[in-house]
Amino acid sequence: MENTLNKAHKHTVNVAVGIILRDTACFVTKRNETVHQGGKWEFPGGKVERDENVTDALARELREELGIDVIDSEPFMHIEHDYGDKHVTLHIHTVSSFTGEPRGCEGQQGAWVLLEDLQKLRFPDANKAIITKLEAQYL
Ligand SMILES: Nc1nc2c([nH]c(=O)n2[C@@H]2O[C@H](COP(=O)(O)OP(=O)(O)OP(=O)(O)O)[C@@H](O)[C@H]2O)c(=O)[nH]1
Ligand SMILES: [Mg+2]
Repeated sequence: MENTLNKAHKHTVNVAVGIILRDTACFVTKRNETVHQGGKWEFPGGKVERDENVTDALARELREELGIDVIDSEPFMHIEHDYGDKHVTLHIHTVSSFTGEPRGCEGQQGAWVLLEDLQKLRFPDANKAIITKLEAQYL
C-alpha cells in the first residue's frame, strides 16, 4: 500500500505557503495570468528547492515575492491536491511575525484582505480547505 502511495505521489511538487497575518486580515497576491492556476489569488510562497527545508523555502519565497523577512512561522496544515496536470503538496505555515511591509515585488497585485472576506476571492481549488480552517480558527 505504501509503495502504491509513493508511486502515485512521485511527481508531487512540494510548495511552501505563507498565511501572512496581521490582526484579522491576511496578505494575499494574485497569480500571473500565464502561470499554473493563473489569474487566481494565492497565499504567497513557492516550490521547495532541493536541499532546502520548508521553513527556509518559505523565508526565501516571502523575501523574493513580498520583500519581507520572516521572524517566526508556525505549521498550519498540509494539503495534497491533484490538478490533473500537476500534483501539489502544500506545506502551509502561518506567519504573524515579520519585518518589512509586504508588497508584490514581482509586479503581482497584492492586498490585505479581512479573513471573513477571503471566501469572496477566487483561489485555486486546493485552497478551499485552508480558508475553511482559517475561518474556523480565527472568526
Ligand atoms: N504559492 C502558492 N501556490 C499555490 C497555492 N495553491 C496552489 O494550489 N498552489 C500551487 O502550487 C504550485 C507552486 O507554486 P508557485 O507557482 O508559487 O511556485 P514558485 O513561486 O516556486 O514559482 P516558479 O518556480 O514557477 O517561479 C503551483 O502549481 C500553484 O498552482 C497557494 O495558495 N500559493
Ligand atoms: Mg510563488
